[in-house]
Amino acid sequence: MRLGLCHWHILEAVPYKRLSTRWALQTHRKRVKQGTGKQQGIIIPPKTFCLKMPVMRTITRVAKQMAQSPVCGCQISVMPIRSIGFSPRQVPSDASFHSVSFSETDHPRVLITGGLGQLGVGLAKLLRKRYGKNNVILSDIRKPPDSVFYSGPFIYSDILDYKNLREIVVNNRITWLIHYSALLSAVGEANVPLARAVNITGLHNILDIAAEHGLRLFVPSTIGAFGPTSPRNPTPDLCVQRPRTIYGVSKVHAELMGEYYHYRYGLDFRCLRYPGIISADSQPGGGTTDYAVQIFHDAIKTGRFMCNLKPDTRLPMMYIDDCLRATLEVMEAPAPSLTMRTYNINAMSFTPEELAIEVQKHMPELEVVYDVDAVRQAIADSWPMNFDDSNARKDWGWKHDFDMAELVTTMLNYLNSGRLAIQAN
Ligand SMILES: NC(=O)C1=CN([C@@H]2O[C@H](COP(=O)(O)OP(=O)(O)OC[C@H]3O[C@@H](n4cnc5c(N)ncnc54)[C@H](O)[C@@H]3O)[C@@H](O)[C@H]2O)C=CC1
Ligand SMILES: CC(=O)[C@H](N)C(=O)O
Repeated sequence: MRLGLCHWHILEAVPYKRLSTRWALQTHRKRVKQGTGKQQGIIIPPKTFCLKMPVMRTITRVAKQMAQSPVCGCQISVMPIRSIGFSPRQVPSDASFHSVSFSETDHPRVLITGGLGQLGVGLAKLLRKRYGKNNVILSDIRKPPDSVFYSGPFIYSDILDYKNLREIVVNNRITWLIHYSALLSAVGEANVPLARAVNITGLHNILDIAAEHGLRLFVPSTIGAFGPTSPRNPTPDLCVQRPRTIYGVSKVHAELMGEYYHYRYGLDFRCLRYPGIISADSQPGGGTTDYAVQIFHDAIKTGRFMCNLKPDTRLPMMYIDDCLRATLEVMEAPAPSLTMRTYNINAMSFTPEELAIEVQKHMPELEVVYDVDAVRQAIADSWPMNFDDSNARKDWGWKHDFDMAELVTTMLNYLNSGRLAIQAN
């Protein structure tokens, strides 16, 4: 009965509360118990909302079956939120947008939240190349620099503002949502209430909107979703997850909620646990792995780097190009190839000392000193040292391109060429 006409597919043609599906389900259960479902419920089969005659006949037939059947004993209840005609906080003026239909072969219409951080601009560039400039909208609560503003659509969006978010999704006919907004590990510990609001309350808005509008949803998780009681070397996809940061707790919550919405409501939720990401043309947003970006900037600017983690702190890392390509690949992966909805991905694993030695192969004069930050060190000591990403490699062909040597060469070439260009002007 997974996608069949299970009688849990009941929806009410009355205004919805925010969690309309849960409410509809509870109401339905109550009515099935009371034997009143036949008269008052409207059954909507999956992927069906245009009320053509054959559909109406199906609805009538299922309504009859439902009224005859005992209290639901289905094993899997996939409630197709995408079939909901009334979304939780819908205002009447929105109604016409919901009838816009898409061909499956169209390019996706993508919205990236939190798009002005370390990863969003690069992802927008990659996706625009593939799907067309105007099909990818970057959003954030910050003001974009000119280079971003003039390179493609940008829109203000605060993920804590549910109505605004929904309006953007509806008015722009969004089909894929890439949810990048978050407070990272170190800044999260510095402001727990804000991290809780953005990373947890914000995620609830995203999940509801994605489910109501039938979006494919990507939410990144992190090595930070594991904790000191997880196996650390290597860390498999499925193991104990008891992180000790609000960032990690919020990411485990996101993984579980996304998967719950997938199995419960049919949401096309996809999630990768990223390692620390290293990029040359964007700055990290306040994480524990930031040192691995800063070392390159300082090496080139001053020839001296002060590292805030101990020299032997081993963490999984990845060059940004690999991270963004992995994101695109998992979003495009055919659903049957995904045996899981949350995958570890990895490329390399190193310590500050090993990274410094690799950089010094190119810049022997680089001086590295250690001034350990207790908060960041405690976080790093609780995170995986190595990530087991064999399931991603097996299921959808994940393969990294950059190892540590290539990463260092690429970063130094990029930053050096930028410096030479500035000097030339
Ligand atoms: N960069 C990394 O090393 C890793 C990143 N990730 C995840 O990838 C995603 C993107 O990461 P980064 O770009 O590095 O993060 P970042 O910290 O650089 O950027 C996050 C963005 O979210 C925005 N934001 C904050 N509050 C918001 C709100 N209320 N509404 C809308 N936007 C808001 C910020 O303005 C910022 O531009 C995050 O979810 C992060 O947890 C996961 C693992 C590693
Ligand atoms: C690994 C991450 O999630 C991020 N870079 C952080 O250090 O918080």
